[in-house]
Amino acid sequence: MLPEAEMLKYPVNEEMEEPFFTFGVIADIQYADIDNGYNYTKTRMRYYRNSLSLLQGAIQEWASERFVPQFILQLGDLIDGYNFTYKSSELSLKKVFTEIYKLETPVHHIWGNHEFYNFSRKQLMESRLNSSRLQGTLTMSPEDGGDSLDSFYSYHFSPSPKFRLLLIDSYDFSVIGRDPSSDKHIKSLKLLKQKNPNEDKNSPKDLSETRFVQFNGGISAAQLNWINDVLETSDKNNEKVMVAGHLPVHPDSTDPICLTWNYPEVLATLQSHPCVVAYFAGHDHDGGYFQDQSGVHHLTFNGIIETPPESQAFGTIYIYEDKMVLRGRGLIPDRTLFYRNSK
Ligand SMILES: Nc1ncnc2c1ncn2[C@@H]1O[C@H](COP(=O)(O)OP(=O)(O)O)[C@@H](O)[C@H]1O
Repeated sequence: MLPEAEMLKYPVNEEMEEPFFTFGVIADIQYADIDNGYNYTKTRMRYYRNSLSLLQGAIQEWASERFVPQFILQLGDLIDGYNFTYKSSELSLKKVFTEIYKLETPVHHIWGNHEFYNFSRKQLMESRLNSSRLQGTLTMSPEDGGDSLDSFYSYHFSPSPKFRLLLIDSYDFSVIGRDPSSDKHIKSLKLLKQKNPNEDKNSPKDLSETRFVQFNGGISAAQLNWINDVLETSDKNNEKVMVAGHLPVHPDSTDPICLTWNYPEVLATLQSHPCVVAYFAGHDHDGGYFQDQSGVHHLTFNGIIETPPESQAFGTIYIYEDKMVLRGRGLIPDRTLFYRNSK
């Protein structure tokens, strides 16, 4: 990170020089039409109804920015799992879509654990939450052609020459969201049982690796190979790539309970490609930030669901030749983030 004095040289305000493009980022809205309640550990309030108001506020601010965002990156958990219990999944999704699409800018959706509490992968693929149709190519695991029980939801696109956004599927290797008869479900369950002997697989009690809980997942070898191929091409083309997934991949950017199951492999892959400049995640509602030893910026966005009604938690990223500038709102701090190898 830059020393404080250096940071001040790059003010984050409306006077900023014109960027190549900007985009909005928001995480863990988890809307439900139910009263406020606590998280599992009873340490944080969840504002289920107010999350829609905070989303409305974010949309209004993005609409009034000098540079209207080219797209919005929605980092997953758009509606809460409680909607499934109350049979309100479709209705809540419709309400959230009504707000989010008022901006008339494309929204790129990541799938988090709460998407799988509400919908099957097939339903997600057929809904507007499948944003791969917007731009870029949806690529499924190569051996199955895209429509098998084991295919994953990952794609990439170039918002501006020399820049690329790569959305990855953190629940590719997972118990939730996978059909119990699928190969990936069977293998994930085996791994989860090995790593987590607790009866309740959502409980991290007494685990040495607390990330091995049911509400997390990992990246399959097929997806990792595909990611590797995409990044190799971007390296050759001198692109800057921002990668996004629901689950964080660096232990210093999050509470370790929220990490991707096989984060060491994913991290090593990202670090080995000089094109990768940043990784965006949600899931950990407290947020986090860390620049790793390779210079990759790890940004974990605070969750809207646990953001007090009088505050906010979203950001706008301004893309320049040598840096990204995060203009944060509410709980999200401003940051000037130089690309690795840019100085
Ligand atoms: N420490 C824990 N022990 C047991 N179950 C837990 C624990 N933390 C969360 N859970 C359960 O795991 C599921 C996902 O947790 P939740 O907090 O809703 O996820 P998120 O952080 O994505 O909102 C819920 O059913 C929740 O009750």
